[in-house]
Formats: sequence, structure tokens, C-alpha cells
Amino acid sequence: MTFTTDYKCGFVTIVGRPNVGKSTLTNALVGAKISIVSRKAQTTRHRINSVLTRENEQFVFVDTPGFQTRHGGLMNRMMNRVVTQSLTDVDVVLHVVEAGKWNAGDEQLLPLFPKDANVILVINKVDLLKNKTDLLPYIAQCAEKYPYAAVIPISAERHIQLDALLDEVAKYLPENEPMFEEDMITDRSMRFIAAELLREKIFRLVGDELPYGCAVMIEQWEENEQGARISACVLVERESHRPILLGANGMHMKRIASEARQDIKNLLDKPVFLDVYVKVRRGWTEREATLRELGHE
Ligand SMILES: Nc1nc2c(ncn2[C@@H]2O[C@H](COP(=O)(O)OP(=O)(O)OP(=O)(O)O)[C@@H](O)[C@H]2O)c(=O)[nH]1
Repeated sequence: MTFTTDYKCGFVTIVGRPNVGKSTLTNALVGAKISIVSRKAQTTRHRINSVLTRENEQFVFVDTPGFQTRHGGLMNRMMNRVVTQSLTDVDVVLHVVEAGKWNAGDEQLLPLFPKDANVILVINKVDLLKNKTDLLPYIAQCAEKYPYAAVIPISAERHIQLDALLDEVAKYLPENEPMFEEDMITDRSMRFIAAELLREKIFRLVGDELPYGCAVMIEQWEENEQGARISACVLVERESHRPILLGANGMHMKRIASEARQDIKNLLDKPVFLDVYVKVRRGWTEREATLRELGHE
């Protein structure tokens, strides 16, 4: 890639309480769900989620799992540790909140921000505000909570003000050569992305009914020019969760597998045979070994 001498490149992490729109924002910024995956091993200091390359800047988004405050289990403690790690040593932190709302979940993140961090407050879902004049007092109220470097109201879903947000972030990126090839969007392995796609489908269809959630492991992955044969296992906590996932006559599972297969097929651009089965593993959310196996650090 040709780049100017004053090219900027740096790490950006997106944090916020659950449901504020972090994933929607990442997807909207990077522009495609996940289209190109490099298998090149990376030795960066963070787990990279995605990369956005512009003419004068490259934004490297650092992954954070949702910051959980409601449940105290080992899984959440481990996830919160990763959040804290992912806030250290980054160039910009985007703290995402929901327009007009500020609660304990938003507040609890503030002490985790490193002292010298450039934290930008991103007020998402402004499209939901009935009265736009409510925004100014809300901004003033948030600005009292923390010395944010900037405040940008956006709508991730409607793609409102995303360029303004990127321009603001760019101000805080250090001068650096790009770290990644310009067509690269993520360095996550295909296996991981496939597992995430499957987990997303499950969450969408039966997420509300699965009290402990579930985990997905790709157990087998055979791929050649003609296609891919993938076998995935969904781990649930209790025997009683199995019928929730399967649904009447296995209809839920059929739909989950078929939607995930379609996404993986689009990703790999070749035919995919996907076999999904359910395994009950009691206490998986409490077992450190299982969590590591599933990619939590
Ligand atoms: N109206 C509106 N809805 C949005 C916007 N951005 C996200 N949403 C919705 O908010 C919900 C949560 O979005 P996510 O992107 O999954 O939120 P998240 O912060 O990644 O959630 P966790 O993974 O639980 O931490 C989804 O239903 C989105 O469609 C927005 O700008 N406007």
C-alpha cells in the first residue's frame, strides 16, 4: 500500500454496557459484516476485532466482550478482566451510551478508563429521541460525569454521523504506518467467526429462553476447493435447555443451522455442509478450562 508520511494508525476500543449498540457500531464502521479474513498470524498487543482503512488513517478496533455487571460468575469475572485489559494501551476509547439514558452500567465503566486515555463519548440511537432538544441537556449531564475528549451523537443503525465520529477519532491516532493490509477487515480465524455466526443465530431465536446462554465449539472443519464440511457443538448448562434449542420437531435448530450455514457459505464463497449438535455440559460457565477452550482469556 502507498501511504503518506503523516499516515495515522492506532488502536481503538469500543466499550459500553450491554445493548447500547457496540456491535452495530463496529459493523457500521467497518462497512461489511466480516468479509475478508487474513490467516496471517498477528503479534499485536491486543485481540483485534476489525480494521478500517481510510486514505489517511487506519483504525484498528480492539475486541472487548460485553461488560457484565449483573452476574458474578467466573465467566463474567474473566470477561471483565479482558475489558480492563483492552482499555489499557489503546489510543482512543469509545464509550457508547444510549441517548437519554444513563444508568449504573454506564457509570461502572468510568473508573476503568486509564488516566491518560482519550475517551470519546458516543451517544448512540439518537434516532429514537422524540425531542431532539433533549440532546443538549443530556450531553451537558454526561460531560459532568467524566472529562471526555469529545462527545459525538450518532445512530449506528441509521449510519448517522459516523464519518464525524471517525474524523474525531482520527485526531487522537498517533502517526504510524498502517499495521494491516488495506483490504483486511479482521484477523480472526474462520472457525471463530463461524462459531460466532452460529451463536448469533441461537441468541436471536432462543436467547431469551436460555438463562445461562450457550457456547459454540467448532469440532470439525474440513475444507477444500469444492466446499467445507463443518461440525459444531452447542454447549448448554442443563438437560432442560436442550428442548429449548431444538424446538418442536427440531424446528428451531433447523432454522438456526440453516441461517448459519447460509452466512458461512457467503463468507467462504463455496458450498457448506454444517452439522450442529447439542451437548449438555453442566457448569461450563464456571469451568476455566472450558472457557479458555472457547477463546475467553
Ligand atoms: N434505533 C436504534 N437501534 C439501534 C441503534 N444501534 C443499535 N441498535 C439496536 O440496539 C440493539 C443492541 O445492539 P447491539 O449492537 O447488539 O448492542 P451491543 O452493545 O453490542 O450489545 P451486547 O453485545 O449485549 O454488549 C439491537 O437491537 C440494535 O438493532 C441505533 O442507532 N438506533
